[in-house]
Amino acid sequence: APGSGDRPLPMLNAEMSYQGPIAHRVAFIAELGEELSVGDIQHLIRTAPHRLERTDARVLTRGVNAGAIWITADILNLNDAPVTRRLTVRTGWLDRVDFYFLGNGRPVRRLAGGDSLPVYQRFLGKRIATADHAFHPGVTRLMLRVETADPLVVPFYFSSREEAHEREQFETAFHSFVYGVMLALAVYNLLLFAGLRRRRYLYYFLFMLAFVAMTAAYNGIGMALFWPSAQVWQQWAPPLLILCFAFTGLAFATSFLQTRRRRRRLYRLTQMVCGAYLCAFAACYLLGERGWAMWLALSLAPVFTLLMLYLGISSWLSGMQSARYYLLGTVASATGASVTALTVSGLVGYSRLGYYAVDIGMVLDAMLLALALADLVRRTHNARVAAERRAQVDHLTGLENRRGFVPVAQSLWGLVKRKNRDMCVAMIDIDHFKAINDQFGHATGDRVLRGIARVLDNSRRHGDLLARWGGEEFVLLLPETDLEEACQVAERLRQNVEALTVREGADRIQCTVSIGVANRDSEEVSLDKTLVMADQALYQAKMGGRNRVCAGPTTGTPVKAASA
Ligand SMILES: Nc1nc2c(ncn2[C@@H]2O[C@H](COP(=O)(O)OP(=O)(O)OP(=O)(O)O)[C@@H](O)[C@H]2O)c(=O)[nH]1
Repeated sequence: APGSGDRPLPMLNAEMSYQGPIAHRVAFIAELGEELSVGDIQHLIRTAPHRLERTDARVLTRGVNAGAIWITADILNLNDAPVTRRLTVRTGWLDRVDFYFLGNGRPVRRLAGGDSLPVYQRFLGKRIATADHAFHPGVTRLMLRVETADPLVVPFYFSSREEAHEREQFETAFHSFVYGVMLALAVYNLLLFAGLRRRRYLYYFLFMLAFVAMTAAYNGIGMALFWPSAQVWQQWAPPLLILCFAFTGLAFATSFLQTRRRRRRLYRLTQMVCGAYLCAFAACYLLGERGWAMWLALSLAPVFTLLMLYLGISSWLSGMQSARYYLLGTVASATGASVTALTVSGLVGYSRLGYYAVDIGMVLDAMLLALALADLVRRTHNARVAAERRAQVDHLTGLENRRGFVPVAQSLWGLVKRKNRDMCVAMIDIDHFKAINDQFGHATGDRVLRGIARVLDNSRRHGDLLARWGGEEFVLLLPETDLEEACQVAERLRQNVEALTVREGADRIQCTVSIGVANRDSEEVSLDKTLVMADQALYQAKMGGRNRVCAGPTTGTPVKAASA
């Protein structure tokens, strides 16, 4: 075996297709300063075996800007024929990934990958570093050098090509699903913005788009599909797009939760945090410090999560119901992101679910945020309908007011006119109401008004429309009723009001009303005209001594005079 007599390297079986990442089955050597060569690593294995490290974790993780690391193992093929295996490092953001294969202690092959190379220069032109190698009988030494300014996370797989292919298909299907959901929701909200001109839909669109762009940048899909030879952009895109994701998320949150109006200082704080991060990122860019930029972007993650949660909780506590969906969504994405962070940092055992938890959390978040927007629209709509209804009701008596009365009366009028039926209107006015106000005060006047309204409401026939016309005046619409019948109804109303007594301390207040009734007496007469006629009849009732019912000006005579 090569390097016999040295401390032996871990041995992999070339015929095995290892399940999952295999950091725990290989050894590694960290570059401490200068870049090392294959020869240097061979030398270190022979002369400084203490530099060889091992781990129990399945995924090797070294944090951000950790420099370069070498992974090494001997691969034994006991067969007589070569065995082909596919080696992959499934992190899309690593700058350089170089595979070296050594036979008899000498390099026989080198394959390059990593996102500092244009896609077409990489072996197999894939988004992640991939190498196929035919392992000849005997021992082949593998050396794999990984270098990045981004988080050094190395999920290294050694498997058959079929299994690697199956994994790739799963990843493609998964990414298609996640991006499909996100982009569909994004476009839908862009259309809502185009139609409704509410900024929160635009921010939602940008937030989803930033998520897609950010993940496409760091998992290498963006470069593989859209910018295959833009290496400089690929190096700076992940930290920049992480910041964009956080900024658009906060813009959506503050717009949706109306933070600017409800919590001005919190809004200012959010703006300041974003401004500070943007300046710091610009400084990193000008200094060419990509590692710092990545640190900066990652340090925003907990700040972002806390701010998003705080914005949601404070809005919810201050009574904003739609904030519930928002909070659930934020908890889902924050949980997903934390699980993924714990998984890639090796703190919890590696699993597919753990690795993709951030995407699953974001899909849930996107759907819950869409629900939150819908809920907000529903609540706003209900509030407007309730306000419109309130504007049509008289708050003192609970009867319809003029605004509520007119549209209903107009449509009834049209109906009756088409059928050529009778329709009467009665105007009802309290007699000497001013005197009651003057003697007992306005509050008692209000009680009397309410009492009379209640009596009128209880005395009207089902189907007749009663409203407070204004002041101490009421109007009653009587569909399909001729003048004589209407006067009988009005007379009953008059008598019932006369029988009413309102107590005020030791006093008993009694009131009367005068009523003018008019009929739609020809084809052309409008509702307004009939109201005027009823008003004229009312005037006659007042002139005639009050507490009586008068029919329209066509006759001008009281139908039934009260016994005064
Ligand atoms: N308490 C109370 N008084 C009201 C309200 N709306 C109008 N009024 C009073 O109703 C009185 C109406 O007075 P007038 O128009 O002189 O009529 P009147 O005293 O009823 O006399 P006649 O109609 O001629 O019988 C005024 O004093 C108004 O202030 C109300 O909502 N509450």
